[in-house]
Amino acid sequence: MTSPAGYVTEAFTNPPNYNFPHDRLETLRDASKTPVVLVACGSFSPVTYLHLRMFEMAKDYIRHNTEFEVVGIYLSPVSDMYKKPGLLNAHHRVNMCNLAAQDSGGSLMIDPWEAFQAYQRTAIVLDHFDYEINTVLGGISTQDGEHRKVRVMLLAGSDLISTMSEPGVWSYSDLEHILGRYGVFIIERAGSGMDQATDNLAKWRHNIYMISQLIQNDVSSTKVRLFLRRGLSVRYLLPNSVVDYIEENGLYQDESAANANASLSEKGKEKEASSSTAPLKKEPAALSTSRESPTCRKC
Ligand SMILES: Nc1ncnc2c1ncn2[C@@H]1O[C@H](COP(=O)(O)OP(=O)(O)OP(=O)(O)O)[C@@H](O)[C@H]1O
Ligand SMILES: NC(=O)c1ccc[n+]([C@@H]2O[C@H](COP(=O)(O)O)[C@@H](O)[C@H]2O)c1
Repeated sequence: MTSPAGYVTEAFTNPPNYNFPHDRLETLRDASKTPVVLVACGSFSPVTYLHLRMFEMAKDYIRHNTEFEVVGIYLSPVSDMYKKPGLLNAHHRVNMCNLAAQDSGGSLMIDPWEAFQAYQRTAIVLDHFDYEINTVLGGISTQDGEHRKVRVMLLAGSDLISTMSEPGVWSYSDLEHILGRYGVFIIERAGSGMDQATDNLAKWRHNIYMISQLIQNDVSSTKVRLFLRRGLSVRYLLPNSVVDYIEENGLYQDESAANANASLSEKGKEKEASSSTAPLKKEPAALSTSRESPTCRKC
């Protein structure tokens, strides 16, 4: 069921004292273009330079290959109730994202909306952005002061998109909503092929833009956490202010016994002793219309 505005929820729930960040939304410079806001959803535990680089890659691609103009970029850290291994509490994850945004000195904004409440499916998160930007703010301005509706689009790595073909992780109606109504820019990620990621999503091909990584870089939060637990340096993999924050707060020193025994696979992902035999848990609650927490697909 959708709301009158075509959203997948009837009403949005805001965390206490929540204000939508919009101070870095930009004016549309070229009135012939369609304004677009990019939203990257994820754990960001911790945020790395690769998360920040995704936006640079997407902006270059968009400028050279499309009729869009980027007027806003957001990180949307997931709720603690996503319960993924290594998911530090939202307070620290949001703080680190804010430090990274300050450090970058650019237009990146951090939206804590999903972080500080019950788990919200990605389809609802995109609806929230659409509602805040197009309904509450009335869109963005052109240089002539005219108001324009903004197109909200998802920005994701190819590993995330490949899960869209895994049975049980995303509902068909959510995919229809995310890929049909909004659309996605996909950043190539080592170990997760682009074609393989989108083979089953052909129906929405017109709204799926694939961006190759011209400089291969497979930094992941998992690797960073593993380095930290082993007492290895993570400087220059993430902004200095985030490294300092991790040190000052003693973060990622100890995780569960399973995680402590982790080793790096060739894809740079953590393999836990128990996970090789554990069945892949789907995400039943995330697919329901309730606000219960899902079971993370990587658990
Ligand atoms: N090296 C990378 N190349 C391309 N996309 C990336 C890269 N690192 C993260 N992403 C993308 O960033 C988004 C947020 O990812 P997430 O926070 O889960 O990071 P992660 O590094 O994959 O975390 P973890 O290692 O804990 O699974 C996802 O869409 C993911 O695909
Ligand atoms: N059904 C869904 O809406 C759904 C399924 C899987 C992941 N996700 C989102 O993808 C993001 C990244 O997930 P991972 O950190 O597990 O790669 C998270 O923001 C999560 O909420 C959404």
